[in-house]
Amino acid sequence: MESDSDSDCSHISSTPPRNPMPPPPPPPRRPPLSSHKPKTRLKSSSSSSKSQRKLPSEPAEPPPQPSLDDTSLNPPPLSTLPFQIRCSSNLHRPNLIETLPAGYFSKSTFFSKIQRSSLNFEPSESFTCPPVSTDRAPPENKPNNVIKKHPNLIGANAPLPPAKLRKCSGNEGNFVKLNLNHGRRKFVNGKGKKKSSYASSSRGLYRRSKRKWKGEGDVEMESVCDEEGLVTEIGQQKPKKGCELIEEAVLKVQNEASDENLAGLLNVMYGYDSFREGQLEAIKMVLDGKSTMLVLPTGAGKSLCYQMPAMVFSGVTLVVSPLVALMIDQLKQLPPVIQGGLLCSSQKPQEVSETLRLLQEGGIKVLFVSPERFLNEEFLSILSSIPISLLVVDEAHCISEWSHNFRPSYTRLRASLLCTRLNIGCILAMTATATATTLNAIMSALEIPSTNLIHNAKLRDNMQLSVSLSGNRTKDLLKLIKSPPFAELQSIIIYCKFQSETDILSRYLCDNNISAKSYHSSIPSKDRSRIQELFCSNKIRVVVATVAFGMGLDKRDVGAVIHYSMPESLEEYVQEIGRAGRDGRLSHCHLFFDDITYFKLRSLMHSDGVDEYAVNKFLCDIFSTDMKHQGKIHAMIKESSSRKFDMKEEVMLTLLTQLELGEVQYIRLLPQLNVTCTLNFYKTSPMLLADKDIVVSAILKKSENKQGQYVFDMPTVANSIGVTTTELSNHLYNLKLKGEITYEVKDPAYCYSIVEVPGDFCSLSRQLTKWLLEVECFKVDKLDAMFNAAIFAVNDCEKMQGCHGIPTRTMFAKKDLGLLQG
Ligand SMILES: Nc1ncnc2c1ncn2[C@@H]1O[C@H](COP(=O)(O)OP(=O)(O)OP(=O)(O)O)[C@@H](O)[C@H]1O
Repeated sequence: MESDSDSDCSHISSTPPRNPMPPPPPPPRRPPLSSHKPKTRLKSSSSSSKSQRKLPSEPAEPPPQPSLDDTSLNPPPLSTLPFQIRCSSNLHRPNLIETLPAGYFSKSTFFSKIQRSSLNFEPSESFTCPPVSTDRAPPENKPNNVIKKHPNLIGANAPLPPAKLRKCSGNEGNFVKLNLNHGRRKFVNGKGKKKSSYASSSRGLYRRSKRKWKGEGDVEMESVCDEEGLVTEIGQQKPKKGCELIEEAVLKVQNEASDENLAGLLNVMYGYDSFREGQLEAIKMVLDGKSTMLVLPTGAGKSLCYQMPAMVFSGVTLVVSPLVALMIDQLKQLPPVIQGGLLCSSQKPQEVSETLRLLQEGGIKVLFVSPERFLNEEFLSILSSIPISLLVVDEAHCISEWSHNFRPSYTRLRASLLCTRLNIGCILAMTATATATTLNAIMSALEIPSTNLIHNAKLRDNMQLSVSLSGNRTKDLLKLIKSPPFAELQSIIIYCKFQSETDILSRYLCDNNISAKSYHSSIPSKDRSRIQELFCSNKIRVVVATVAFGMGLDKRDVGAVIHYSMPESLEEYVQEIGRAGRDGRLSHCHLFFDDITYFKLRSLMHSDGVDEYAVNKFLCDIFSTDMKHQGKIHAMIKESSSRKFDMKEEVMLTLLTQLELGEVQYIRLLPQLNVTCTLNFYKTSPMLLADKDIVVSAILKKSENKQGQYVFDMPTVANSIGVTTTELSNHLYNLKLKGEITYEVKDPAYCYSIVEVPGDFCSLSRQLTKWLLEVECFKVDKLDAMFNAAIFAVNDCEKMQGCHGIPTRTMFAKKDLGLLQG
C-alpha cells in the first residue's frame, strides 16, 4: 500500500544553509511556467530518520562533557546563526529577549521572547503581575458574554467564545477519531432521517459522529462526521437560512473581492467579526490568482486563508500536508459548508477509489493529500482531468533541506510539475516557522515571486516564555507543575526527546498524583488516538510526548507547553510551543535545558552520519540490476536495507529522491509498498482460478508454497504481467472482497524503476556524501543555536537583574513566580 508520511517526525532533520549568509532573493517568476526547468539541488536529511526507529535513551559513547562556558567546541557565534537574539525593549516585559530570523529582520519581529527563570516555587512568595493579560481572556472577537474563568483551569467549565457557524465543524476537543476499518457509513440529513444523494450511493463504511448545533435559524441540527471514506458532506445539514446567507456572500465576493464583501463572508461562514493580521491580504492575493507565501505564527489562522478562497473558486482546492494526523484535523476543521475529502495511506483501495470518484464528480471541494500521493500516476492523471483552482502547500518549510523539518517527498512539489502537469495556476505556501533561507528555497521551488510574501511570524503575545538551567530536571519539573500558575492549568504538554523519557516521566508524574500519559510513535496508533482523545476531552491533564504529538492538534486551551528536553532547533521550539494558548489566552511555555542533554544530542547527531563507502554500496545495490530490467519495478525493503547500509530510512529516501530529481534522472520513484505478500486461496482452487485470472496465474508461478500459503514478492509478480503495483494491490483486494483469497502484506519498501545507470559511481557517491556531511554539520549548528539562545536568555537576564554570582534559584524565585503567575 502506498505510504504517506504519517510518521512521528522523529526522524526529521534540520538542515541549515550551506552558506551562513542569506542567499539572494528568489528569482522573479518566469512565465510561462511550463518552459522553466527548475534548478536541481541536492537534498538530504542526514539526521532524519532511522525514521521509525527508537532513539536510544543513552548514546553508546557519551562525549566528554565540558562545562557550559567551555568554548573549545566553538559553537557558532550568535551573529552567524540563522536567528539573531537581542534584548527586548518591551517595557512591559523588561526581562524578555527576542530573536529574529536572519534575513527578514526589518520586516518582522519574528521569534521568541524568553524570560529567564530558575526554579524555586515557594508558594509563600509574593509578586506583582506583569501587564500581560492576566484574565486569560481572548484578545480578539471577544463576545459580550465574557468568560470569567479559563476552562483550562482546573474546575472551570466556562465555555469558549461562541463562534456561531464554526460550532458545527466539530471543535469538541478538536479531535477526530478515525476508525478506518470499522463502522457503517450513513449520511443523515438535518433531521437525522433522510439520506443524501451521494451518501446513498456509498457503501456503509462511515462512522457517524453526532453533534448538535444551532444555526442561524435556530434549527437544531445533527452534524455527521464520516470516517472511512473521509469525505464530509456536512453542508447539507445546515439550516437553509445560513446556507442562503453564505451563498449570497460568496456571490458578492465572486463579483468583487472587496474588504467589505470578504468581511461579510467571514462573518457568515465563521461568525468572526474581523480578520486576523495577514489573513485578508493573503485571501485577496489568492483570489487574485497570485501564488503566495504566507508566514503566520502557529494558531494564527492560516487555514482560513485557503478555506475562504475554496468557497469562492469554482474548482477544487488541493491541500498537501505532511502528516495524516494533520490532514484529519484539518478536514475536521473545515466549515460545514465545504465538502472535504482526504486520501491517505491507511485507506483501503475501495475507499481511495470512492474518494477519487467523488472528486471527479465534483463532490469534493477541498482535498487533503500527502506529498507521496504525487508519485501515483493514477492520481496524477485524475488530477490533470479536473479543474484545480488552488494548491495549498501546508507546512511548506518541509520543501527545504534547510528547514528544521525537511521531507524528501516534499521536493516533488515543484512549480514545474504542479503547473505543467496539473495545470495549477495558483499556489499558496504556508508555514509558521521558516528562516530566510528556507523561505527562499520554498519560493524558488514553487516559483512564488518575492513580492508575494506575507510575513508576520512574531510570536503570539499571549505566550509567556521562560527558561531555566536545571541540574535535576525531573525534580524541577515536578516543582514547576505543582506551583502556580502551572498548578492550576488543566492541559499541559511536556516534550521529551526520547521515548523512554516520556514513559518514565509520565509514571513519575502519576506517582505524584498528576494525571499523565506518555505519547510516542512506538505506542500503537489506536492507543495514541485514545490518549489524544482523552487529553482533548480534559480527562488527562498532562501528555508527556515526543515530537510525535502536537502537529495537527488544535486543542485551543492548552495552557502550557514544557520542554523537558531542549529542542534541536529554534524553529522546532517555536513550532512546539505553538500548541499553547491557541484560544488567545495567556499560556506558559517553559524550557529546561542542561549541558548533559545538549552534548548527548550533539553526539547523537554526529553518530547519524554516513560515509562514502556506504553511499557507494547503496548506489551499487540500486543499479546492480541487469539492464534488461530497466523500466521494471524494483523494491528496497526499508528495514533490512537500513541495517545493510547503516543508513537511516530517511537518508535512503533522500538519496533516492535525489537520484530522481537531481540534474540527471537516474531512477523514477514509485509509490511505496509492502512488498512481501502471503496469500491463501479459499473458494476456488488455485489452479481453476489461475485459468481465468492472469494475476493468480502469475502468483502461482512466482510464489513459494509454504505450508499451503503462497508467499511472493509483489514487484516480481507485477513485473511478470506488466502491471503497476497499485493495480496488483487493487486486484488482490477485489479478489479478497469476492471471498476468493485472504492475504497479508509486510516489509514496507521504497519502489523505483531505473531510467539510467550512472557512468561514474565513485564521483556520484563522493558528491552525495559531501553533501550529506554538510547537512549533518548544519544540523549541529541549529542545535548550537538553540543552546546558545537558552544560555543567552539566562545570562542576559542575570545581567539585567544585576544578580551575577548569586545562586540563581533563590534569586529568581520571586521573579519567576511573578512572571509565571502573570
Ligand atoms: N479571524 C479570526 N478570528 C478569530 N478566530 C480565528 C480567526 N481565524 C482563525 N481563527 C481561529 O484560530 C484557530 C487557529 O487557526 P488555524 O488552525 O487555522 O491556525 P494555523 O495558523 O493553521 O496554526 P498551525 O500553524 O499551528 O496549524 C482556529 O480555531 C480558528 O478557528
